[in-house]
Amino acid sequence: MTRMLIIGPPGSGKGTQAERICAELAIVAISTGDIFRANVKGETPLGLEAKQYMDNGDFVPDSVTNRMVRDRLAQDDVTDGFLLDGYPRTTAQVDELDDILATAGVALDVVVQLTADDEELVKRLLGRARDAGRSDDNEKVIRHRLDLYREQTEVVVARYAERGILAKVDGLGDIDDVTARIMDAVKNA
Ligand SMILES: Nc1ncnc2c1ncn2[C@@H]1O[C@H](COP(=O)(O)OP(=O)(O)O)[C@@H](O)[C@H]1O
Ligand SMILES: [Mg+2]
Repeated sequence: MTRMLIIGPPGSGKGTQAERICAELAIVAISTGDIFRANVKGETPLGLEAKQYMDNGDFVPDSVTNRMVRDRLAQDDVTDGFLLDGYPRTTAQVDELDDILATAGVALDVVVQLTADDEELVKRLLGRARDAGRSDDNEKVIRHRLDLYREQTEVVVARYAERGILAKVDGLGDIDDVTARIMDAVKNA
């Protein structure tokens, strides 16, 4: 049973690694970005609200994101563990998650921070823009998302470091190697 977060700048490989780690640990992956994208595609009210922010590389407002995560974490499949990818990204979201987990009487086991330098991140994201055509993967929006990560999400990482549950993992190099590094971090948590 593992309850964990994966945090890192856009392009650091969170989604790729989340899928692999969840398969290994038999826990559910919850990606706020994926949930938002599915809602945009389905043209739901949530998707219609989120789209403008996502296309500009801005965060969807905390009130909207927090409600969505609260609802998702109330479902039955999270009782055997979960990995959150892309949440929390702001300190208000940290507070919300603390409240959700405290109410459920559970705690996080480990927070993995995936690191990579900006040059590599921009290269990967521009590659993804060419291949997959995600509407938020163009250079201007990419730079903005990196800035937001530095401005808002690095303090989130610091909060978990203070609690002694942060594991910093190098996200550069072979995908299998990165997965092995994360698995080590989880085992040693
Ligand atoms: N926790 C969150 N708070 C606010 N907005 C979010 C959150 N998670 C995802 N989003 C929205 O979805 C977009 C894409 O998220 P995501 O797929 O996680 O990006 P990446 O993995 O490239 O960092 C973000 O730029 C933002 O607009
Ligand atoms: Mg992602």
